[in-house]
Amino acid sequence: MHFVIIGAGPAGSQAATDAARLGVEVTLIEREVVGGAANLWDCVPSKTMIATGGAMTDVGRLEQMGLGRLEPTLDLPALKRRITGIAEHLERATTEVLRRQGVRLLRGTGRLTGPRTVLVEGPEGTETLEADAILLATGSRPRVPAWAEPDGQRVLVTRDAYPPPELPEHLVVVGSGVTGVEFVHMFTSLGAQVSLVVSRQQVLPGKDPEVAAALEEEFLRRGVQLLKGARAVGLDRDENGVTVHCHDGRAVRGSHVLLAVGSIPNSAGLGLETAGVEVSESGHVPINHHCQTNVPHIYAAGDLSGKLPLSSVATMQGRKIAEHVVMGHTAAHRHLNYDKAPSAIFTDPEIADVGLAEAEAFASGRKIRVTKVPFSASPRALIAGDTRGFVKIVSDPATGVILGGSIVGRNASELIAVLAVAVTAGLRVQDIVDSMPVHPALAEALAEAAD
Ligand SMILES: Cc1cc2nc3c(=O)[nH]c(=O)nc-3n(C[C@H](O)[C@H](O)[C@H](O)COP(=O)(O)OP(=O)(O)OC[C@H]3O[C@@H](n4cnc5c(N)ncnc54)[C@H](O)[C@@H]3O)c2cc1C
Ligand SMILES: NC(=O)c1ccc[n+]([C@@H]2O[C@H](COP(=O)([O-])OP(=O)(O)OC[C@H]3O[C@@H](n4cnc5c(N)ncnc54)[C@H](O)[C@@H]3O)[C@@H](O)[C@H]2O)c1
Repeated sequence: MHFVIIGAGPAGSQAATDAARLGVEVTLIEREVVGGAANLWDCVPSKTMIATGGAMTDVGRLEQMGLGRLEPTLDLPALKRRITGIAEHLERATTEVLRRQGVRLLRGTGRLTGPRTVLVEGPEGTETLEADAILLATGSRPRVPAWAEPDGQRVLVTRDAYPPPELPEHLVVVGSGVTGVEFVHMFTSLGAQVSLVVSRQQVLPGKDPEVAAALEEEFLRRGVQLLKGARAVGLDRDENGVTVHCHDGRAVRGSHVLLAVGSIPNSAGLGLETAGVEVSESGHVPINHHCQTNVPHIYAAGDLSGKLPLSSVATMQGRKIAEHVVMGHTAAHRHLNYDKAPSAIFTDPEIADVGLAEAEAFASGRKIRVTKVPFSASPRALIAGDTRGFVKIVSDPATGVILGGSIVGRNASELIAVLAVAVTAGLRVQDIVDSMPVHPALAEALAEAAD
């Protein structure tokens, strides 16, 4: 059995490693970076920049911790080296894992030339591979609207901004999804003035309104200008800056603009038509619950599959596909419930959620019990000098089973793991109370909310 995978991001690398470990011959094709372009050129660098901004914020809190003042200065070349160094380290680590499992890694661009053939064009020439099973895991790239021409200097897509050539004096961020709000946080904490073009009436459309309101309040406290209900439709660039024009005549001027208007799947040029693989209007490749496309031996995963675009989900899909390719129906079915995947937004305060949201339950008329505990009374939050935020748990009033929850505050991205386990395993609120969290720890607020 020969399993050919196009794209070595979280989805492709995990599928390759697991399938090879299960004894199959695997060839993995990657054109840019082993570990994934969206993952190592967006996800990880954005979190790295946020960590540096977080360190600057912590320095600003020194006096409150009983220490003298410090005035940190940003060293852009050092930050660049740190970001590149982390991505290179992770690329080497992933390559080494693949090598140890005996995966054949081919550098180049892959495309289907038929239902069971893949053509690879790379630095070493071209090669045609015959495959018994194929995984398409080509990821996505930043969407560039027709009215903008990124130049890597003043008009930036996310991948130009880790960090940009100079720290913007005033950054205009277009788009207030997860990426947009993380960039607002990143650049305000590094000292830039920021304006945010918000197409709806709240940042993070689709998220719990109370959570979005907490973030907006923090942005306003930092002096961020929010242009609500504004859709960017054009921009003018001159020597000194950029003006972004909105559909309702409003305009906002800054020294730089960052486009955070979503991603597009890498499906063009993949030869899908030659194999009869269906593709949606948005360019995603639809899959069933086994991650198979309409052609059963061709699978798709990660951002290309149009499911929840998260590295964690892509990795899980890769694992599931490897088992299905190698063991078919003999493997225990690994059910992937996208509604139960936790996610986090790395702003300050952090935001994390899992499972059923309060607003969602009310909209569907489902009876729920909601308990909320602020961190203001948490001894650990007081010790850390940061009492912002809260824990909210959504449970079934009849059984006490935990259906979901959200956390706003320090380390929310770590704390959510407790609720994620509860939601996945069908635990009850009493189970959290009985787990006796460490004292003093932020997790005590989880037990209190559950109590
Ligand atoms: C700004 C930003 C921040 C994010 N932050 C987070 C986060 O904090 N947490 C989280 O879980 N997710 C985050 N994500 C989402 C996450 O990065 C993606 O969901 C994840 O990387 C998708 O994995 P993938 O394997 O589908 O794609 P990718 O990681 O993009 O990997 C696909 C690979 O396929 C290669 N490829 C494409 N076409 C071909 C071809 N024809 N031949 C050969 N190779 C090809 C590409 O070069 C790429 O390396 C973030 C995304 C963005 C944009
Ligand atoms: N921390 C994380 O886990 C993390 C971070 C970043 C991205 N991601 C993943 O990437 C996915 C995509 O997030 P995203 O924020 O990049 O894209 P998105 O599509 O979720 O958000 C883009 C936003 O831009 C707005 N927009 C589009 N055109 C606009 C215009 N002309 N003017 C003003 N606003 C405009 C849209 O209305 C939307 O709200 C997320 O769902 C998430 O899965 C995850």
